[in-house]
Amino acid sequence: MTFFVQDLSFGYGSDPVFSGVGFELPPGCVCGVLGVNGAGKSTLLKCLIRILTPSCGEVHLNGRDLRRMPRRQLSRHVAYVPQSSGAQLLSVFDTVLLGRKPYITWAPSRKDLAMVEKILVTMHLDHLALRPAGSLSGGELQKVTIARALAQEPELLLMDEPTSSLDLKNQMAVMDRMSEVVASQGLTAVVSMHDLNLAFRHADYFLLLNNGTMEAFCSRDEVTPEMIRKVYGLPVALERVRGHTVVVPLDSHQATVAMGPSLVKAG
Ligand SMILES: Nc1ncnc2c1ncn2[C@@H]1O[C@H](COP(=O)(O)OP(=O)(O)OP(=O)(O)O)[C@@H](O)[C@H]1O
Repeated sequence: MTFFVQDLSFGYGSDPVFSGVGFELPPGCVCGVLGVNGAGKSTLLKCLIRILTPSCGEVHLNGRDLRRMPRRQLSRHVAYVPQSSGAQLLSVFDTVLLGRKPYITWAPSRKDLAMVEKILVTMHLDHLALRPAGSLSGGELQKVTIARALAQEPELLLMDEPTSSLDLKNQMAVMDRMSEVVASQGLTAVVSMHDLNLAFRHADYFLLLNNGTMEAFCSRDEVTPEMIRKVYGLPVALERVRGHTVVVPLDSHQATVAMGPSLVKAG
């Protein structure tokens, strides 16, 4: 049972964004999608959830072809957390309840309501339950959007920079919660990220986009400073601090010492 993507390509009109993207993920793991601004991270996630239609490629989840799945069924299997949510008129409770929509035929069941309550409590959002979602801070709203995705009980969770508006404590809380859910429910998460340290902490696999191609797809342990330098155009060292890998950008002198003059020049 896996999430399997093969030879995916997409362009806006005649402008290609990426081509030849392919990877395979087992259940119970998190894949961080990384790359510079404009590399195509959001576009890739939108292709996976069919907001955008790739020009070619295969997308299969646990043996099912996601490109041909009816929309309602798709939303039972895949949840998507966009980079920003539009105007929010509903209460926080009702916004999270929307995540149950693919399962509700007429009115929400007791199970639906209980699940929303539980998620609000575990995400520390219960005190905001009756507030209009539109009146929340950016970070609070981001947590509500993630709570709605979890209420969907997906097999595949796609998140576009889910911690971009969150303070340090909430970044850790949200990513820890995501890791817990991914591990305990055996789902697969594909998460676009800018924070490399957060990625090293929470992603089992890295997908690095660079200049319209997939620079690398590998496990966290296989990521090298050279891969990061190629993608971000910046020499880095990977250090271990208290059991975690930390990315340290190098100045030109440190880079020369670490990599030798020819590699630094090659930039
Ligand atoms: N609707 C659109 N029409 C045309 N081009 C677009 C559209 N949306 C995005 N692009 C372009 O596609 C490329 C990839 O954009 P995308 O938003 O996927 O990048 P990203 O890696 O998520 O960037 P960021 O890290 O800044 O969020 C960029 O060059 C962007 O300008």
